Amino acid sequence: MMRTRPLKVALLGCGVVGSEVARIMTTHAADLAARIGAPVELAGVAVRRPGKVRAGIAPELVTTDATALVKRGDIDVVVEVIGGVEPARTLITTAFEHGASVVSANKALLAEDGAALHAVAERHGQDLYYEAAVAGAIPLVRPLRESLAGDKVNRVLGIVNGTTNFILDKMDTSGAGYSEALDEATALGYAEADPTADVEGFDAAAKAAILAGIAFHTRVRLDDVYREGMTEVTSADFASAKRMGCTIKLLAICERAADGGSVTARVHPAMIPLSHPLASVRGAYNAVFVEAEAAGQLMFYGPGAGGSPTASAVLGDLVAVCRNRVEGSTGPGESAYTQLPVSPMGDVVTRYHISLDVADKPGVLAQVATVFAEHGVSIDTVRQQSRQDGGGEASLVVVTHRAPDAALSGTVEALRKLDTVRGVASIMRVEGE
Ligand SMILES: NC(=O)C1=CN([C@@H]2O[C@H](COP(=O)(O)OP(=O)(O)OC[C@H]3O[C@@H](n4cnc5c(N)ncnc54)[C@H](OP(=O)(O)O)[C@@H]3O)[C@@H](O)[C@H]2O)C=CC1
Ligand SMILES: N[C@@H](CC=O)C(=O)O
Repeated sequence: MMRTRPLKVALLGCGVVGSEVARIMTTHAADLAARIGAPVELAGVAVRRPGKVRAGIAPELVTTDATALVKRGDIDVVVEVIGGVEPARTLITTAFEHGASVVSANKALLAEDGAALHAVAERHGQDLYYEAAVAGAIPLVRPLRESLAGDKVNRVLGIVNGTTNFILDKMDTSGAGYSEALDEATALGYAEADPTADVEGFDAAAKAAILAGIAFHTRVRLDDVYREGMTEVTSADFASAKRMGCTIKLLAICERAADGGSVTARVHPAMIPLSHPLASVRGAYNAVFVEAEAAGQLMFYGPGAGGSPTASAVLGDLVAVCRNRVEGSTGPGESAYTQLPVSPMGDVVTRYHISLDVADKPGVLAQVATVFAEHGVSIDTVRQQSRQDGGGEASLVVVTHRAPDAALSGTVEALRKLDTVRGVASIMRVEGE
């Protein structure tokens, strides 16, 4: 039976995502009410610039006082789509204290302070849902938290940042420049308010921390995630990748150690074979592989950024939280977490593609090979090409077998000290084989 008192929603932020949340709440009001068992009403919208024209939003709902809005006492659910750590953290905490549940898309905050926020929510008997924080429209948080709660997830591997995938895809397929592609991604609403978060890998690292935490039932914070951005990827790297039958993607990889006693989480650009399903993930799409003991391999795929796809995930959470409210319950809280240690990047074992500028003279190849051998890094293939500019230099590309990252770092450090090695042009991990 439909209850008549509407559930009141406070929307914090009305930008790329928030404006779409408001639009869908209005246009799909009847459907949402039917699914929830009660009407939902937009009770207030907090923004920074009150004078901005916002289509479909009654001006009297708009306020710059987000704190007063979450403290009103009649708000059932706060939807936080402001972004950033503060004031979002304080506003969410205040919302719980004043009897509201929260839906958030804020991965930066959840990766930094998710555990503390969950504790406050539970203390006040409220829900905290955040499906939109990872991989846009793709249902991933709930499948990991709920559907796979009885299985043992060992690995999560994927493309979780739409902006960087859009840029890398453009660089690969149309030869577009980095800045031009970033401007386009920003105009399309994919990039963060500060796109450094995307291109330097902070956004993907925050998502990796969230994914590793829920997949392995442990606490992983942003600082635990090894991170490299994609700003140094060049057209020469793409050309090298092509020669190997690969492309380049910014990957998030979370793994449970074989003995189950620790986990790793990392974000970096990597070469992956063109035959791998992640290689054909185009534009701002995301895709995530989950490997679980009983389920085997699962793949989640879909739009990873943009107002409308992200709003879909927010609305899904809003319906779930409102249903809980109508039933007088809360959703599943945090499962009992163990604290598994997070191993350093040096322990990660993978393959590497190293591109060196070397002197083109006898014995250089042997010297380089000796350095690899001394560090216990086994070479798979070597390709040398003399430069045609008469400078007596050659380009040497070494692809290794699997080796610990620490051994590779030691190798590169030693290579840099060789007189015959003029420079290390690039180091790229090779994944997904
Ligand atoms: N864009 C995307 O594709 C995705 C975004 N997200 C996440 O969703 C959240 C929102 O992103 P997005 O919509 O792109 O961001 P925008 O920058 O487009 O929107 C931010 C909104 O928050 C408002 N705002 C900022 N600071 C305050 C404040 N102190 N008080 C009140 N309002 C404030 C802004 O007001 P005003 O309009 O006046 O400037 C704006 O309406 C972020 O956490 C982001 O990481 C998650 C998945 C995908
Ligand atoms: N900036 C993010 C938005 C979604 O999380 C991205 O590009 O993926």
